[in-house]
Amino acid sequence: MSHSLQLFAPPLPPPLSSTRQTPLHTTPHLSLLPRRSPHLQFSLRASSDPSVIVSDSNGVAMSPSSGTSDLSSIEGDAVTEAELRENGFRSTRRTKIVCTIGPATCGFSELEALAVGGMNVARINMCHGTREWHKGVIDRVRRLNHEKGFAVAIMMDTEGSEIHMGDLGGASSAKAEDGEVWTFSVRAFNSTLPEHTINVNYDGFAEDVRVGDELVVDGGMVRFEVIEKIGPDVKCLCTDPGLLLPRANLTFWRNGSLVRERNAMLPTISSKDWLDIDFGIAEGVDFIAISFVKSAEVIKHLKSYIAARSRDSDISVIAKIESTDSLKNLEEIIQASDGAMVARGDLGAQIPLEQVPAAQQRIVQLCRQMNKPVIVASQLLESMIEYPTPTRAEVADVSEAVRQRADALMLSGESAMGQYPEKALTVLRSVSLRIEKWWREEKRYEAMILPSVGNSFAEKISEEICNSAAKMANNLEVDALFVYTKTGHMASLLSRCRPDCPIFAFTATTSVRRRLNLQWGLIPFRLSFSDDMESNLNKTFSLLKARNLIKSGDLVIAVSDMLQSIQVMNVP
Ligand SMILES: Nc1ncnc2c1ncn2[C@@H]1O[C@H](COP(=O)(O)OP(=O)(O)OP(=O)(O)O)[C@@H](O)[C@H]1O
Ligand SMILES: CC(=O)C(=O)O
Ligand SMILES: [K+]
Ligand SMILES: [Mg+2]
Repeated sequence: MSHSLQLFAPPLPPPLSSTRQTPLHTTPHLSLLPRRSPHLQFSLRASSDPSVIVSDSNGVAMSPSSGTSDLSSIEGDAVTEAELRENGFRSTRRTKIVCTIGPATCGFSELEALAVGGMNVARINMCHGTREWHKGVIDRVRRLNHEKGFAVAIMMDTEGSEIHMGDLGGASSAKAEDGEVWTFSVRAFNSTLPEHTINVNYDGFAEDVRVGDELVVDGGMVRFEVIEKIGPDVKCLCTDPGLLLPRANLTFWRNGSLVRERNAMLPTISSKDWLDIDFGIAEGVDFIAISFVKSAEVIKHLKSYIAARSRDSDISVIAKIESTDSLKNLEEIIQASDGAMVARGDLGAQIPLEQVPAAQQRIVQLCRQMNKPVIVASQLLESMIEYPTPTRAEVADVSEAVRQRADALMLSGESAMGQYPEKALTVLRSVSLRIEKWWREEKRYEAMILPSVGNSFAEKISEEICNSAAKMANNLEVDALFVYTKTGHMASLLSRCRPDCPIFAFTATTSVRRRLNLQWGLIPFRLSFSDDMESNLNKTFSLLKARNLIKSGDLVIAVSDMLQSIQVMNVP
């Protein structure tokens, strides 16, 4: 059975043979459609359709009739496929998971355990470790994808030029006790650090601080008061004891306000960051996340740099919202970016903590309205760095981010250096699944007005098609939405609607497929397809049926960016 709603360019197609097809005739200036055969009704052919081009695992096109490779010519994610087979469409996880990779998880088997546990994106933080170390991680993730059928994407996060402490002379931490006097210095120490001494990376530090300022480590983990300045050394009295970690972030406060002197003029992208970005481009990472973004300009600058450097310019730029400036310029920053991260760690050091939840909600909503993926990050399961179970409050925090329907949740220290990375991942996965199911079943999601984001008329039509298809999918309770998309844009438009059913996104390029992995509800597959939707659908059905991912009778709605149509059909 196939029902099809099509927006056709004039001249109108001849009547279709199937009475169940009802082309929607639209205004004559609608000329989006390359004129195609109007035969869209459905029939599954036994033989493979030669108009569908498939490719081998290296992306080399080959004939679909070349033996059994045909049935393996669709590439999906091994973990999602297993989930689909086990639980059916409806209960696949919609919220994506980003894991920061550090010493606890950088080995091949640890990375594999995270991939099996549902990691969609691996994040490497250039604040820590060497480029060689990060290259090792990238190579292992790529090998994992290649050998084991995962589609884990890689996100590189820049250091940015915030003020932070040095390396603690190799120690993993240092304890600052109440009443102790510590020296914060911009001096370069050749040998070991003197006792109770901390290096600061910002040359202007000793000049900018004043006696009486409050020095806050990592957003409040430890606090000091500046008591004396001696040349490059700043003597500070510990007022709130705690653990100092290597390269911890530093802010200083005067009369209750964050001090923004020359440090506010630090470049968002430092010279070291540019080298890291070159490294990321050369390694072909999927996302570059920019720390401490202040304005849209820097994002535009980086995007044009990437476009000039990388052949396909297919690296997405994620703006990290973690400063007062980024909140001030939020809309234009998100508009310029390919996605955003609510980086609550540093954000909570720059605005009062009680303002962080409202900021999170605003950023998540705005991103969805502007059709940009959004990640909620930091301290989601902080206690699991040390303990095998989360606190109830942490579970409530994760639930809230899922309820807000953020695209993705992120683990930081929990997966980078914690004792229970896999357990933390399991908590994110199971809480996401449970909350998604609960809210879906109770239909508790508040509707969101989705403003038009398209610039051209053709883009606006794509948007309307996706909005309508998602609505139909909910009303008809279909099993899955299918989208055939070259750039991934149409898939993201469907994801933005947060429909009740999962979205199978078919795309021809491996990099687009990996990037779609960050977006809510998308199950990306790599499949080379033609402009002929009928043969695409035939092909997809037979490939997915052969892999037990769908079965006859499942109800599916399909859209594509080649053909402006919505088709409703049962899998034959
Ligand atoms: N590549 C790494 N090598 C060593 N330790 C790491 C690495 N990546 C992360 N870590 C550890 O995990 C912790 C949490 O990681 P996370 O990426 O959140 O860093 P962060 O220092 O808090 O900075 P950011 O604000 O950029 O997130 C770090 O403080 C560090 O101790
Ligand atoms: C993730 C990050 O950079 C932060 O929370 O500060
Ligand atoms: K960073
Ligand atoms: Mg940060």
